[in-house]
Amino acid sequence: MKKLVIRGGKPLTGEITINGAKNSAVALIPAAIMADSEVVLEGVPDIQDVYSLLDILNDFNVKTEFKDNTLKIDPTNIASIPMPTGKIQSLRASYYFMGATLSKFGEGVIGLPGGCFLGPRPIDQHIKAFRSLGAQVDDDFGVITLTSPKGLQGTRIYMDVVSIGATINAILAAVKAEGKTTIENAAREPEIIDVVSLLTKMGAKIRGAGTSVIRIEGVEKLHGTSHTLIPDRIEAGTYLTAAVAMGDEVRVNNVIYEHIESYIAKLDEMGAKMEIGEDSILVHKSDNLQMVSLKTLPYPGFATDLQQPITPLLVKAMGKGTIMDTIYPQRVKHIPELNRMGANIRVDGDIIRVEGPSELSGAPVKASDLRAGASLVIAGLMADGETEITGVENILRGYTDIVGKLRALGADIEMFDDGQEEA
Ligand SMILES: CC(=O)N[C@H]1[C@@H](OP(=O)(O)OP(=O)(O)OC[C@H]2O[C@@H](n3ccc(=O)[nH]c3=O)[C@H](O)[C@@H]2O)O[C@H](CO)[C@@H](O)[C@@H]1O
Ligand SMILES: C=C(OP(=O)(O)O)C(=O)O
Repeated sequence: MKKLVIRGGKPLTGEITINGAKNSAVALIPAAIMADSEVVLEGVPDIQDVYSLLDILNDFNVKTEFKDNTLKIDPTNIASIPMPTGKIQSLRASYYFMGATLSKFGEGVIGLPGGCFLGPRPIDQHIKAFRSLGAQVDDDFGVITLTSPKGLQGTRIYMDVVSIGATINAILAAVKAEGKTTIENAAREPEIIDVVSLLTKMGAKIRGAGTSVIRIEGVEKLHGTSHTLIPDRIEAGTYLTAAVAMGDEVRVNNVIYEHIESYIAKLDEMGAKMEIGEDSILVHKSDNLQMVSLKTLPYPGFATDLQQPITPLLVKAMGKGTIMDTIYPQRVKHIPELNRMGANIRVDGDIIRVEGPSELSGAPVKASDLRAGASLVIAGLMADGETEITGVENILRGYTDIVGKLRALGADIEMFDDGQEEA
Protein backbone atom coordinates (compact mmCIF):
# COMPACT_ATOMS: atom_id res chain seq x y z
CA MET A 1 0.00 0.00 0.00
CA LYS A 2 1.26 3.42 -0.92
CA LYS A 3 0.91 6.39 1.38
CA LEU A 4 1.90 10.02 1.24
CA VAL A 5 3.28 11.67 4.34
CA ILE A 6 3.24 15.46 4.42
CA ARG A 7 4.67 17.59 7.20
CA GLY A 8 2.76 20.77 6.57
CA GLY A 9 3.31 24.44 7.17
CA LYS A 10 6.37 24.82 4.90
CA PRO A 11 6.36 27.82 2.56
CA LEU A 12 6.53 26.96 -1.16
CA THR A 13 8.92 28.81 -3.46
CA GLY A 14 10.30 28.15 -6.95
CA GLU A 15 9.06 26.92 -10.30
CA ILE A 16 7.19 23.90 -11.59
CA THR A 17 6.09 22.90 -15.05
CA ILE A 18 2.69 21.52 -15.92
CA ASN A 19 2.49 18.30 -17.97
CA GLY A 20 0.25 17.44 -20.90
CA ALA A 21 -3.44 17.12 -20.10
CA LYS A 22 -4.66 13.83 -18.66
CA ASN A 23 -8.09 14.22 -20.19
CA SER A 24 -6.53 14.86 -23.61
CA ALA A 25 -4.08 11.97 -23.34
CA VAL A 26 -6.77 9.47 -22.38
CA ALA A 27 -8.81 10.39 -25.48
CA LEU A 28 -5.92 10.84 -27.93
CA ILE A 29 -4.53 7.37 -27.18
CA PRO A 30 -7.73 5.48 -28.16
CA ALA A 31 -8.16 7.90 -31.11
CA ALA A 32 -4.69 6.98 -32.38
CA ILE A 33 -5.69 3.34 -33.02
CA MET A 34 -7.97 4.62 -35.80
CA ALA A 35 -4.92 5.53 -37.95
CA ASP A 36 -3.45 3.08 -40.44
CA SER A 37 0.16 3.92 -39.45
CA GLU A 38 2.18 5.31 -36.56
CA VAL A 39 0.90 8.22 -34.46
CA VAL A 40 3.41 10.07 -32.28
CA LEU A 41 2.09 12.00 -29.28
CA GLU A 42 4.38 14.49 -27.56
CA GLY A 43 3.93 15.84 -24.03
CA VAL A 44 2.10 12.75 -22.75
CA PRO A 45 1.89 12.83 -18.92
CA ASP A 46 3.56 10.07 -16.93
CA ILE A 47 0.40 8.98 -15.08
CA GLN A 48 -1.27 5.67 -14.25
CA ASP A 49 -4.22 6.28 -16.60
CA VAL A 50 -1.76 6.40 -19.52
CA TYR A 51 -0.12 3.13 -18.41
CA SER A 52 -3.56 1.51 -18.07
CA LEU A 53 -4.36 2.52 -21.65
CA LEU A 54 -1.00 1.21 -22.91
CA ASP A 55 -1.83 -2.12 -21.27
CA ILE A 56 -5.13 -2.19 -23.17
CA LEU A 57 -3.39 -1.24 -26.46
CA ASN A 58 -1.03 -4.16 -25.90
CA ASP A 59 -4.05 -6.51 -25.72
CA PHE A 60 -5.29 -5.00 -29.01
CA ASN A 61 -1.88 -5.92 -30.50
CA VAL A 62 -0.96 -2.26 -30.95
CA LYS A 63 2.78 -1.55 -30.64
CA THR A 64 3.69 1.29 -28.29
CA GLU A 65 6.85 2.98 -27.03
CA PHE A 66 6.66 5.55 -24.21
CA LYS A 67 9.79 7.49 -23.28
CA ASP A 68 10.41 11.04 -22.04
CA ASN A 69 6.75 12.01 -22.52
CA THR A 70 6.80 10.90 -26.18
CA LEU A 71 4.40 8.10 -26.99
CA LYS A 72 4.62 6.21 -30.28
CA ILE A 73 1.54 4.21 -31.18
CA ASP A 74 1.71 1.84 -34.13
CA PRO A 75 -1.69 0.28 -34.83
CA THR A 76 -0.62 -1.43 -38.10
CA ASN A 77 -1.30 -4.95 -36.75
CA ILE A 78 -4.26 -4.12 -34.52
CA ALA A 79 -6.79 -6.90 -33.90
CA SER A 80 -10.46 -6.58 -32.99
CA ILE A 81 -10.37 -8.13 -29.50
CA PRO A 82 -13.36 -8.08 -27.09
CA MET A 83 -12.60 -6.17 -23.87
CA PRO A 84 -15.59 -7.00 -21.67
CA THR A 85 -13.95 -6.74 -18.22
CA GLY A 86 -10.64 -6.36 -16.40
CA LYS A 87 -8.29 -3.59 -17.51
CA ILE A 88 -11.09 -1.68 -19.20
CA GLN A 89 -12.51 -0.98 -15.74
CA SER A 90 -9.28 0.54 -14.42
CA LEU A 91 -10.16 3.99 -15.76
CA ARG A 92 -13.02 6.12 -17.02
CA ALA A 93 -11.68 6.97 -20.44
CA SER A 94 -11.61 3.35 -21.64
CA TYR A 95 -15.11 4.19 -22.95
CA TYR A 96 -13.34 5.89 -25.88
CA PHE A 97 -12.54 2.40 -27.20
CA MET A 98 -16.28 2.12 -27.94
CA GLY A 99 -16.16 4.97 -30.48
CA ALA A 100 -12.68 4.07 -31.70
CA THR A 101 -13.32 0.34 -32.32
CA LEU A 102 -16.74 1.03 -33.83
CA SER A 103 -15.06 3.40 -36.29
CA LYS A 104 -12.05 1.17 -36.93
CA PHE A 105 -13.70 -2.27 -37.16
CA GLY A 106 -17.41 -1.51 -37.35
CA GLU A 107 -17.72 -3.44 -34.07
CA GLY A 108 -16.50 -3.69 -30.51
CA VAL A 109 -17.16 -5.36 -27.18
CA ILE A 110 -16.20 -3.04 -24.34
CA GLY A 111 -17.12 -3.30 -20.66
CA LEU A 112 -18.48 -0.33 -18.75
CA PRO A 113 -15.63 1.97 -17.63
CA GLY A 114 -14.30 2.62 -14.12
CA GLY A 115 -12.72 5.89 -12.98
CA CYS A 116 -13.52 8.10 -10.05
CA PHE A 117 -16.81 7.52 -8.25
CA LEU A 118 -18.45 10.93 -8.30
CA GLY A 119 -22.06 9.77 -8.06
CA PRO A 120 -23.86 8.26 -11.05
CA ARG A 121 -21.91 8.58 -14.32
CA PRO A 122 -24.26 7.27 -17.02
CA ILE A 123 -23.16 6.78 -20.65
CA ASP A 124 -26.62 6.99 -22.22
CA GLN A 125 -25.59 9.92 -24.46
CA HIS A 126 -22.63 7.95 -25.82
CA ILE A 127 -24.97 5.09 -26.70
CA LYS A 128 -27.55 7.43 -28.17
CA ALA A 129 -24.85 8.88 -30.46
CA PHE A 130 -23.69 5.42 -31.62
CA ARG A 131 -27.29 4.36 -32.31
CA SER A 132 -28.01 7.60 -34.22
CA LEU A 133 -25.07 6.77 -36.48
CA GLY A 134 -26.67 3.39 -37.24
CA ALA A 135 -24.84 1.16 -34.79
CA GLN A 136 -26.59 -1.62 -32.94
CA VAL A 137 -25.75 -1.38 -29.25
CA ASP A 138 -26.53 -4.12 -26.74
CA ASP A 139 -25.92 -3.77 -23.04
CA ASP A 140 -25.60 -7.17 -21.37
CA PHE A 141 -25.15 -6.41 -17.66
CA GLY A 142 -22.47 -3.82 -18.32
CA VAL A 143 -20.85 -5.39 -21.37
CA ILE A 144 -21.54 -3.16 -24.35
CA THR A 145 -21.58 -4.89 -27.71
CA LEU A 146 -21.45 -2.60 -30.74
CA THR A 147 -22.07 -3.72 -34.29
CA SER A 148 -22.86 -1.91 -37.52
CA PRO A 149 -24.14 -4.45 -40.05
CA LYS A 150 -25.14 -1.68 -42.48
CA GLY A 151 -22.13 0.54 -41.79
CA LEU A 152 -22.26 3.92 -40.03
CA GLN A 153 -24.14 6.82 -41.64
CA GLY A 154 -23.75 10.52 -40.93
CA THR A 155 -26.63 12.02 -38.96
CA ARG A 156 -27.71 14.80 -36.59
CA ILE A 157 -27.03 14.11 -32.92
CA TYR A 158 -28.47 16.37 -30.24
CA MET A 159 -26.82 15.79 -26.83
CA ASP A 160 -29.39 15.96 -24.02
CA VAL A 161 -26.62 16.86 -21.57
CA VAL A 162 -23.31 18.57 -22.24
CA SER A 163 -20.86 15.70 -21.95
CA ILE A 164 -17.14 15.65 -22.73
CA GLY A 165 -17.01 11.88 -23.10
CA ALA A 166 -20.15 11.58 -25.23
CA THR A 167 -19.03 14.43 -27.50
CA ILE A 168 -15.61 12.84 -28.09
CA ASN A 169 -17.09 9.35 -28.53
CA ALA A 170 -19.60 10.72 -31.07
CA ILE A 171 -16.75 12.41 -32.96
CA LEU A 172 -14.67 9.21 -32.96
CA ALA A 173 -17.58 7.15 -34.27
CA ALA A 174 -18.57 9.73 -36.90
CA VAL A 175 -15.25 10.63 -38.54
CA LYS A 176 -15.37 7.64 -40.90
CA ALA A 177 -19.17 7.36 -41.15
CA GLU A 178 -20.63 7.86 -44.60
CA GLY A 179 -21.73 11.45 -45.16
CA LYS A 180 -22.16 14.35 -42.80
CA THR A 181 -22.74 14.38 -39.04
CA THR A 182 -23.72 17.33 -36.89
CA ILE A 183 -23.30 17.16 -33.10
CA GLU A 184 -25.42 19.77 -31.31
CA ASN A 185 -25.13 20.85 -27.67
CA ALA A 186 -21.57 19.53 -27.83
CA ALA A 187 -19.15 20.06 -24.94
CA ARG A 188 -16.61 22.84 -25.54
CA GLU A 189 -13.68 21.83 -23.34
CA PRO A 190 -10.12 22.46 -24.63
CA GLU A 191 -9.52 18.68 -24.60
CA ILE A 192 -12.17 18.31 -27.30
CA ILE A 193 -10.30 20.77 -29.49
CA ASP A 194 -7.13 18.78 -28.82
CA VAL A 195 -8.74 15.53 -29.95
CA VAL A 196 -10.12 17.22 -33.05
CA SER A 197 -6.66 18.67 -33.81
CA LEU A 198 -5.18 15.17 -33.76
CA LEU A 199 -7.99 13.67 -35.86
CA THR A 200 -7.69 16.51 -38.38
CA LYS A 201 -3.96 15.83 -38.73
CA MET A 202 -4.91 12.16 -39.25
CA GLY A 203 -7.09 13.22 -42.20
CA ALA A 204 -10.53 13.72 -40.59
CA LYS A 205 -12.77 16.60 -41.68
CA ILE A 206 -14.20 18.34 -38.60
CA ARG A 207 -15.32 21.92 -38.02
CA GLY A 208 -16.63 23.71 -34.94
CA ALA A 209 -14.63 22.08 -32.12
CA GLY A 210 -14.75 24.43 -29.14
CA THR A 211 -18.28 25.53 -30.04
CA SER A 212 -21.53 23.77 -29.25
CA VAL A 213 -22.05 22.62 -32.85
CA ILE A 214 -19.51 20.26 -34.39
CA ARG A 215 -19.78 19.31 -38.09
CA ILE A 216 -18.07 16.24 -39.46
CA GLU A 217 -17.72 14.99 -43.01
CA GLY A 218 -16.88 11.30 -43.10
CA VAL A 219 -13.56 10.23 -44.68
CA GLU A 220 -12.51 6.76 -45.81
CA LYS A 221 -9.28 6.44 -43.91
CA LEU A 222 -7.09 8.04 -41.30
CA HIS A 223 -3.31 8.10 -41.41
CA GLY A 224 -0.43 8.45 -38.95
CA THR A 225 0.80 11.85 -37.77
CA SER A 226 2.34 13.59 -34.78
CA HIS A 227 0.76 15.88 -32.23
CA THR A 228 1.70 17.73 -29.02
CA LEU A 229 -0.80 17.71 -26.15
CA ILE A 230 -2.17 20.86 -24.52
CA PRO A 231 -1.10 21.46 -20.91
CA ASP A 232 -3.26 20.07 -18.13
CA ARG A 233 -5.51 22.89 -16.89
CA ILE A 234 -6.60 20.87 -13.85
CA GLU A 235 -3.02 20.11 -12.82
CA ALA A 236 -2.26 23.83 -13.29
CA GLY A 237 -5.25 24.80 -11.14
CA THR A 238 -4.17 22.33 -8.45
CA TYR A 239 -0.63 23.75 -8.14
CA LEU A 240 -1.89 27.33 -8.36
CA THR A 241 -4.15 26.58 -5.40
CA ALA A 242 -1.26 25.09 -3.41
CA ALA A 243 0.76 28.20 -4.30
CA VAL A 244 -1.98 30.58 -3.17
CA ALA A 245 -2.33 28.61 0.08
CA MET A 246 1.35 28.25 0.98
CA GLY A 247 3.41 29.97 -1.68
CA ASP A 248 5.79 32.88 -1.64
CA GLU A 249 6.87 33.46 -5.26
CA VAL A 250 5.82 30.27 -7.06
CA ARG A 251 5.91 30.24 -10.84
CA VAL A 252 3.71 27.69 -12.59
CA ASN A 253 4.97 27.16 -16.14
CA ASN A 254 3.25 25.76 -19.23
CA VAL A 255 -0.19 27.16 -18.53
CA ILE A 256 -2.72 28.35 -21.07
CA TYR A 257 -4.40 31.13 -19.10
CA GLU A 258 -7.54 31.12 -21.27
CA HIS A 259 -8.16 27.47 -20.30
CA ILE A 260 -8.43 28.34 -16.59
CA GLU A 261 -9.75 31.86 -16.76
CA SER A 262 -12.81 31.06 -14.62
CA TYR A 263 -10.57 29.48 -11.98
CA ILE A 264 -8.11 32.37 -11.91
CA ALA A 265 -11.08 34.75 -11.61
CA LYS A 266 -12.21 32.90 -8.47
CA LEU A 267 -8.70 32.97 -6.96
CA ASP A 268 -8.61 36.69 -7.79
CA GLU A 269 -11.93 37.20 -6.03
CA MET A 270 -10.41 35.53 -2.95
CA GLY A 271 -7.61 38.08 -3.00
CA ALA A 272 -4.81 35.88 -4.38
CA LYS A 273 -1.88 37.85 -5.74
CA MET A 274 -0.93 36.57 -9.17
CA GLU A 275 0.85 37.83 -12.27
CA ILE A 276 -0.30 36.34 -15.55
CA GLY A 277 2.55 35.78 -18.02
CA GLU A 278 2.46 34.56 -21.61
CA ASP A 279 2.54 30.88 -20.66
CA SER A 280 3.12 30.98 -16.92
CA ILE A 281 1.52 32.35 -13.77
CA LEU A 282 3.52 33.77 -10.87
CA VAL A 283 1.89 33.56 -7.45
CA HIS A 284 3.04 36.01 -4.78
CA LYS A 285 2.43 35.53 -1.07
CA SER A 286 -1.32 35.84 -0.61
CA ASP A 287 -2.65 36.67 2.86
CA ASN A 288 -6.11 37.57 4.20
CA LEU A 289 -8.03 35.45 1.72
CA GLN A 290 -11.68 36.35 1.32
CA MET A 291 -14.42 33.70 1.37
CA VAL A 292 -16.21 33.09 -1.94
CA SER A 293 -19.08 30.98 -3.23
CA LEU A 294 -18.84 29.01 -6.43
CA LYS A 295 -20.78 26.81 -8.79
CA THR A 296 -19.28 24.26 -11.20
CA LEU A 297 -20.43 24.37 -14.81
CA PRO A 298 -19.42 22.95 -18.19
CA TYR A 299 -16.52 24.80 -19.85
CA PRO A 300 -15.83 27.72 -19.86
CA GLY A 301 -17.41 27.72 -16.37
CA PHE A 302 -15.69 26.66 -13.17
CA ALA A 303 -14.47 23.05 -13.70
CA THR A 304 -15.87 20.33 -11.43
CA ASP A 305 -12.37 18.79 -11.37
CA LEU A 306 -11.15 21.89 -9.50
CA GLN A 307 -14.00 21.97 -7.00
CA GLN A 308 -12.29 19.57 -4.58
CA PRO A 309 -8.81 21.14 -4.89
CA ILE A 310 -10.09 24.67 -4.09
CA THR A 311 -12.07 23.57 -1.01
CA PRO A 312 -9.12 23.68 1.46
CA LEU A 313 -8.37 27.23 0.29
CA LEU A 314 -11.89 28.29 1.26
CA VAL A 315 -11.27 26.74 4.68
CA LYS A 316 -8.46 29.28 5.13
CA ALA A 317 -10.69 32.23 4.14
CA MET A 318 -12.75 34.44 6.43
CA GLY A 319 -16.56 34.13 6.37
CA LYS A 320 -19.21 31.76 5.03
CA GLY A 321 -19.27 30.40 1.48
CA THR A 322 -21.04 27.74 -0.56
CA ILE A 323 -19.95 25.32 -3.25
CA MET A 324 -22.47 23.84 -5.67
CA ASP A 325 -21.21 21.13 -7.98
CA THR A 326 -23.93 21.08 -10.62
CA ILE A 327 -22.06 18.44 -12.67
CA TYR A 328 -21.48 15.96 -9.84
CA PRO A 329 -23.48 16.97 -6.72
CA GLN A 330 -22.20 13.86 -4.93
CA ARG A 331 -18.53 14.80 -5.42
CA VAL A 332 -18.06 15.36 -1.68
CA LYS A 333 -15.83 12.53 -0.42
CA HIS A 334 -13.09 15.03 0.46
CA ILE A 335 -15.35 16.82 2.96
CA PRO A 336 -15.29 14.37 5.93
CA GLU A 337 -11.54 14.04 5.50
CA LEU A 338 -11.03 17.83 5.54
CA ASN A 339 -13.26 18.05 8.61
CA ARG A 340 -11.10 15.38 10.28
CA MET A 341 -8.21 17.84 9.76
CA GLY A 342 -10.14 20.64 11.46
CA ALA A 343 -12.21 22.23 8.68
CA ASN A 344 -15.75 23.42 9.34
CA ILE A 345 -17.67 22.20 6.29
CA ARG A 346 -21.22 20.87 6.07
CA VAL A 347 -22.83 19.00 3.19
CA ASP A 348 -26.39 20.25 3.04
CA GLY A 349 -28.20 18.43 0.21
CA ASP A 350 -26.52 19.59 -3.01
CA ILE A 351 -24.77 22.50 -1.29
CA ILE A 352 -21.41 22.39 0.46
CA ARG A 353 -21.28 25.06 3.18
CA VAL A 354 -17.86 26.25 4.34
CA GLU A 355 -17.22 28.44 7.33
CA GLY A 356 -13.73 29.84 7.86
CA PRO A 357 -11.10 30.46 8.76
CA SER A 358 -10.10 27.19 10.41
CA GLU A 359 -6.58 26.05 11.22
CA LEU A 360 -5.90 22.60 9.79
CA SER A 361 -3.98 19.94 11.70
CA GLY A 362 -2.35 16.85 10.22
CA ALA A 363 -4.39 13.62 10.42
CA PRO A 364 -4.62 10.22 8.73
CA VAL A 365 -6.97 10.67 5.75
CA LYS A 366 -8.01 8.72 2.66
CA ALA A 367 -8.06 9.93 -0.95
CA SER A 368 -11.19 8.20 -2.22
CA ASP A 369 -10.83 9.68 -5.71
CA LEU A 370 -8.30 11.62 -7.77
CA ARG A 371 -9.29 15.20 -7.00
CA ALA A 372 -10.25 14.39 -3.40
CA GLY A 373 -6.61 13.32 -3.23
CA ALA A 374 -5.44 16.65 -4.65
CA SER A 375 -7.61 18.42 -2.11
CA LEU A 376 -6.05 16.44 0.76
CA VAL A 377 -2.51 17.04 -0.49
CA ILE A 378 -3.18 20.80 -0.48
CA ALA A 379 -4.74 20.53 2.98
CA GLY A 380 -1.72 18.53 4.15
CA LEU A 381 0.64 21.26 2.89
CA MET A 382 -1.41 23.83 4.81
CA ALA A 383 -1.81 21.82 8.02
CA ASP A 384 0.17 21.98 11.18
CA GLY A 385 1.87 18.61 11.79
CA GLU A 386 1.85 15.37 9.85
CA THR A 387 -0.82 14.24 7.39
CA GLU A 388 -0.84 10.67 6.16
CA ILE A 389 -2.80 10.09 2.96
CA THR A 390 -3.84 6.64 1.77
CA GLY A 391 -5.65 5.88 -1.49
CA VAL A 392 -2.59 7.28 -3.26
CA GLU A 393 -3.26 5.14 -6.35
CA ASN A 394 -6.19 7.45 -7.07
CA ILE A 395 -3.86 10.47 -7.07
CA LEU A 396 -1.29 8.76 -9.28
CA ARG A 397 -3.98 8.20 -11.93
CA GLY A 398 -3.73 11.85 -12.86
CA TYR A 399 -0.72 13.69 -11.42
CA THR A 400 2.80 13.28 -12.85
CA ASP A 401 5.44 13.05 -10.11
CA ILE A 402 3.39 14.99 -7.57
CA VAL A 403 5.97 14.28 -4.85
CA GLY A 404 8.93 15.48 -6.94
CA LYS A 405 7.13 18.62 -8.07
CA LEU A 406 6.07 19.64 -4.57
CA ARG A 407 9.49 18.80 -3.08
CA ALA A 408 11.06 21.06 -5.73
CA LEU A 409 8.96 23.87 -4.25
CA GLY A 410 10.18 23.09 -0.73
CA ALA A 411 7.32 20.91 0.53
CA ASP A 412 8.08 18.20 3.04
CA ILE A 413 6.30 15.30 1.32
CA GLU A 414 7.32 11.67 0.93
CA MET A 415 5.73 8.59 -0.60
CA PHE A 416 6.05 5.20 1.06
CA ASP A 417 5.13 1.83 -0.39
CA ASP A 418 5.00 -1.31 1.74
CA GLY A 419 4.31 -3.44 -1.33
CA GLN A 420 0.97 -4.67 0.08
CA GLU A 421 -2.37 -4.24 -1.72
CA GLU A 422 -4.68 -1.59 -0.22
CA ALA A 423 -7.61 -3.16 1.70
C1 LIG B 1 -11.76 11.31 -18.88
C2 LIG B 1 -12.42 12.62 -18.73
O1 LIG B 1 -12.36 13.46 -19.60
N1 LIG B 1 -13.05 12.83 -17.58
C3 LIG B 1 -13.70 14.10 -17.33
C4 LIG B 1 -15.04 14.06 -18.00
O2 LIG B 1 -15.74 12.91 -17.55
P1 LIG B 1 -17.00 12.46 -18.39
O3 LIG B 1 -16.75 12.71 -19.84
O4 LIG B 1 -17.28 11.08 -17.99
O5 LIG B 1 -18.08 13.48 -17.87
P2 LIG B 1 -19.24 14.12 -18.73
O6 LIG B 1 -18.78 15.43 -19.32
O7 LIG B 1 -19.72 13.09 -19.67
O8 LIG B 1 -20.32 14.37 -17.63
C5 LIG B 1 -21.01 15.61 -17.48
C6 LIG B 1 -22.37 15.38 -16.89
O9 LIG B 1 -23.19 14.70 -17.85
C7 LIG B 1 -23.77 13.54 -17.29
N2 LIG B 1 -23.84 12.53 -18.37
C8 LIG B 1 -22.72 12.24 -19.09
C9 LIG B 1 -22.77 11.33 -20.13
C10 LIG B 1 -23.97 10.69 -20.41
O10 LIG B 1 -24.08 9.87 -21.32
N3 LIG B 1 -25.07 10.99 -19.65
C11 LIG B 1 -25.03 11.90 -18.64
O11 LIG B 1 -26.05 12.15 -17.98
C12 LIG B 1 -22.82 13.15 -16.15
O12 LIG B 1 -23.47 12.37 -15.18
C13 LIG B 1 -22.39 14.51 -15.63
O13 LIG B 1 -23.35 15.02 -14.76
O14 LIG B 1 -15.75 15.24 -17.68
C14 LIG B 1 -16.05 15.40 -16.29
C15 LIG B 1 -16.92 16.63 -16.15
O15 LIG B 1 -16.22 17.76 -16.53
C16 LIG B 1 -14.74 15.49 -15.52
O16 LIG B 1 -15.03 15.49 -14.16
C17 LIG B 1 -13.83 14.33 -15.85
O17 LIG B 1 -12.53 14.58 -15.36
C1 LIG C 1 -12.96 12.61 -12.60
C2 LIG C 1 -11.77 12.61 -13.17
O1 LIG C 1 -11.29 11.65 -13.94
P1 LIG C 1 -12.06 10.42 -14.64
O2 LIG C 1 -13.17 10.99 -15.47
O3 LIG C 1 -10.97 9.84 -15.49
O4 LIG C 1 -12.52 9.51 -13.56
C3 LIG C 1 -10.83 13.74 -12.99
O5 LIG C 1 -9.87 13.83 -13.79
O6 LIG C 1 -11.02 14.53 -12.06
